[in-house]
Amino acid sequence: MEQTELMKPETLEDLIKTLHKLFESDSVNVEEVQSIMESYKSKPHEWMKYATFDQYRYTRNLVDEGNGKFNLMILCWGEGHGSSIHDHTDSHCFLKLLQGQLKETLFDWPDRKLQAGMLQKSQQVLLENQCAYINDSLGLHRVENVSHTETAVSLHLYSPPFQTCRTFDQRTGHHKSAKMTFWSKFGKRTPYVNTTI
Ligand SMILES: N[C@@H](CS(=O)O)C(=O)O
Ligand SMILES: [Fe+2]
Repeated sequence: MEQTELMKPETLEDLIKTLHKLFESDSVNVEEVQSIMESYKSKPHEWMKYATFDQYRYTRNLVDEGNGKFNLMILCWGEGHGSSIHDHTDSHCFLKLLQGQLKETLFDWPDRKLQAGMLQKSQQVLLENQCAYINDSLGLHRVENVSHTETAVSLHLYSPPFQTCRTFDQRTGHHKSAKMTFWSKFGKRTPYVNTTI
């Protein structure tokens, strides 16, 4: 695949410009996007305005709509907050740590016929500035801020953008559809109720 010469983004704004270039074409070079996202060194003052927390659940805060090609958002995780086991609706999902740490647990898709519980297949702790990647062919995941004393902030890129996903019950493997909404958009609190997964 053709590789464009790209400079290390110094600011979040630079990173967004670079991402716009990378997603101009219809094919996504996963390694390239991952390494560009990793090379941006998080500077809290650049993303602070998007980082709003809720007491009960992690929040999703839209940063950029990527010309319709991707959604870039900042997720804010309070102490002990985590997501359900979920898929990514056939999109690419990049997840970069801006602050703190997150534990990512991978699961295989449950077997419809077996109707059994879901076993975790691997686990990793993501550290500040690291960028992980997942899509439905790699499996499902759950993401958690296991810290009782530190919050965590992560930058997520989804391409193409999606508004619903499936969440899974670990014990039964059953799934349901979940609508995903934004706690804020472009730094402004959205008026409707937050539903995270
Ligand atoms: N995919 C989840 C966050 S995470 O647990 O990867 C979401 O967009 O809300
Ligand atoms: Fe996810």
